[in-house]
Amino acid sequence: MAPTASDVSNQTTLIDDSAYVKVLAESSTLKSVPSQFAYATNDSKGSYSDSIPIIDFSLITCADSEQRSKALKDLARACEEWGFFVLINHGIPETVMKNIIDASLEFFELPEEEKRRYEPRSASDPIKSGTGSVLNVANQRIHLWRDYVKSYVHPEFHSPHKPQILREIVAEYSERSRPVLRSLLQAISENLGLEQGYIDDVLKLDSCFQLYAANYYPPCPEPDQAIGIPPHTDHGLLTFLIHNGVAGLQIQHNGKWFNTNSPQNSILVNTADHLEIFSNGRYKSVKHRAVVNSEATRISVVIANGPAPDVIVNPAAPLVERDDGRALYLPMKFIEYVETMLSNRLEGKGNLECLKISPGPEDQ
Ligand SMILES: O=C(O)CCC(=O)C(=O)O
Ligand SMILES: [Fe+2]
Repeated sequence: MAPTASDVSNQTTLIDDSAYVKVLAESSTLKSVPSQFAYATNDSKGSYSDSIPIIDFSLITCADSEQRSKALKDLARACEEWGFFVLINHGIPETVMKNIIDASLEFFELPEEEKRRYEPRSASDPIKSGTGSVLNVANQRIHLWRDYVKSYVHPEFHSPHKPQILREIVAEYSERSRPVLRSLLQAISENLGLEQGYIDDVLKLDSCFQLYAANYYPPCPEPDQAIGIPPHTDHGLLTFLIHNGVAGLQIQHNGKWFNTNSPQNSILVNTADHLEIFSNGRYKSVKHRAVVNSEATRISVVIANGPAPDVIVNPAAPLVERDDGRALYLPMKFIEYVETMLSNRLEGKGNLECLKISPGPEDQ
């Protein structure tokens, strides 16, 4: 639902616009959400479903063709019906996943002046940190209940200099996640009826773009009156998300919000905007959001995986041909898409909407 500016008359606390939410949440006097954060969600509890797909990565890459083809079918169904799945047996060591969560937490615990070195000045800054805000449909600025750090990690590697361990572990995690990404996209290529290496070749995955982002959501005194990240879709092909065991990610499915719970060591994967564009709309970029809670700090670590930065992404030619020559999305250079999205956070309407080609009168 659209955010509503709540009644400010009983929430008169105003805060410095650039204050870290961590600092604010740690002030013991805070009993309610300051008015800049007011974002009422009456459905923030979310529903549960035991049918959220679980995909076993080891079966996608296994030699047994029967098992593999069943795993590919499950993957196709997950992409078509949910745009979301829980990936297990992916081969990335548990210590690497734990260490990246811990090192990300260490970043947020650095002194403020260290974090402020990465305050965003331009969309193309390769390292950014801060807290965030969005414009709601009524053009009001809503502050988000989360601090973040983001950096471009592939094909060029950037990372905050401190803590030193963060640099090392982000490099390792992104390196280990690339073969997983490419194998999943080979399977997705086959599922779309394309050659196994089609997505890899056309979108130049040797130089695939990867962005590391860590989100820090401190406990919130009124979780229904604030939001960590409002509903949005991600740029790129597939997003990989892990967290510190505190729930908060919800995905939209058949018009309802579902909580995602995940077994330890799994990766939550969602289909993103450029898979929707490339598949000419066969796979949808799934809407998701991060809700907050009053009990525990939540940390999520995201790797957004896209094509090479300089690729102009179009719907795949063979799929357009199968759709009677009708491309449903306009082309756009991938890195331009990312940077307009990072600089222009509008609630509810993203770049993807702007690239959709509406059917001509003869098609209606
Ligand atoms: O923290 C989460 O669960 C969601 C993060 C997210 O959607 C994002 O960083 O794009
Ligand atoms: Fe996201």
